[in-house]
Amino acid sequence: MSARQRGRGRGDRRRPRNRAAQGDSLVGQRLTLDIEDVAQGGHCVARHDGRVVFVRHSLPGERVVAEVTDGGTGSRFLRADAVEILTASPERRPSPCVYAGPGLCGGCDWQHTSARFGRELKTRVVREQLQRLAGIEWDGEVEAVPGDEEGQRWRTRVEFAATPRGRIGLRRHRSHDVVPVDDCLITVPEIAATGLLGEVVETGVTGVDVAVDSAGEVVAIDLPIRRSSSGGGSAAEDAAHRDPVPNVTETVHVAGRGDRDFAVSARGFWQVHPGAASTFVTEVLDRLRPQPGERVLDLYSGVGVFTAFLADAVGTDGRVLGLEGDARAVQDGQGNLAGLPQASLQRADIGRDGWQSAIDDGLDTVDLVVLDPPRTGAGREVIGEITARQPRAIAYVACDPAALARDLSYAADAGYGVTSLRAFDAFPMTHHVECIAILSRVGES
Ligand SMILES: C[S@@+](CC[C@H](N)C(=O)[O-])C[C@H]1O[C@@H](n2cnc3c(N)ncnc32)[C@H](O)[C@@H]1O
Repeated sequence: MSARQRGRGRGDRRRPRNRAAQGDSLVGQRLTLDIEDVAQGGHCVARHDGRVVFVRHSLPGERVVAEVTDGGTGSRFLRADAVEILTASPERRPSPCVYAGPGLCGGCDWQHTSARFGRELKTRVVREQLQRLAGIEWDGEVEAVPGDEEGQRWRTRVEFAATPRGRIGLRRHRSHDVVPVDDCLITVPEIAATGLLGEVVETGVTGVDVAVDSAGEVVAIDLPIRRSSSGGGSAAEDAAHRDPVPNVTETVHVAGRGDRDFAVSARGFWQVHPGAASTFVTEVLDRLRPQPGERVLDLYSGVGVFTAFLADAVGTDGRVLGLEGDARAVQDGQGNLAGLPQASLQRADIGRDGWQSAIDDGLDTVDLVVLDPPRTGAGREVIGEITARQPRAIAYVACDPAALARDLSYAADAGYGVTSLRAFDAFPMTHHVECIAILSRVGES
């Protein structure tokens, strides 16, 4: 066990201040700053005149000239981009991506360092969030997804945007502006091979959503401009809105448990790193050790990737109930579970009034829970509902370490402690990280 729980912290949810409270704008001002440590969100922290400055494109220990990008004389904190490096970190490298840098594409946060050091930065962030929000001392490290030490050419799903003139690109950081790109180094080679990047698409298209499945098949879907309810769009726009989004097939391999195929909408949720789904299913099954006959609840189940492998493990004497809010994912998931009579997938808006009845209708008892919520996490009510059913173990798959830490503190209130926690670099070069925490009743780990 690599995580230790120490008392409890709480999230600090202050409201953002309004424009007037920000005072006179400081945007464009240049400040010389000494960069301290990394912070959640893809930036590092510095201080100026007693105020925190979140500085992108910097690294801990550097001295930089930074240009303010957000904030004013009355702001609690400022945002800035490092535009000149006065003293470079030994971990700095020239960015291999020409679109990563101040004022450019907002997709990557850490192209100016190695994937290895990016993982070290994320390790510090996960440790800090767990310590501050849940009182947990974690001594683990963010691990590369097996086979991906370098962190380039991994992304299989991207929503590209189009400039008003139809050039394909990616959004600037915290902006709707589009930076035209001829390549994106974190996308799989199949995306560059489409020739889409560098292309001019029809105007009237706001972007192109691209998905590459496990077999390397590419699906590209034009994203039309949303029409107002009063109408006024072209026939092409009408057709694009009506066209059903096709499915792709994703194969998940889990050592010792074989391969399973999943149909999923080309615009639906699927892990964007090709090694992620296998890695996460393996970790969850290895830690939970589902037994024949057990009852399992899979919350935020998507198209049933955990549901299906769990169903294999509990066998026909067991039962697995997946709950998911997206109607298309539920429909696809039900198809993916064909041949597994012990598994079912139902639509439920988890956390909304009455959602618990779906559990009561589907499971008499709950031995295990898997939950894989969106970035906002599950929240106190959902954690309370799960722990009240007294499962022997819970696997929490989390894409936001702050939301995870907050929810772990709620679970601790209900008597569930962390018995293992691993973190994976499923989004190299960006600040995103995936954590998998296993919880059990305190005293029973
Ligand atoms: C991070 S994804 C995980 C999906 C799945 N476990 C997987 O690995 O493919 C989160 C899922 O939660 C679903 N979701 C988000 N909010 C929800 C809610 N309130 N109730 C039910 N499902 C929700 C989303 O549609 C999405 O499929």
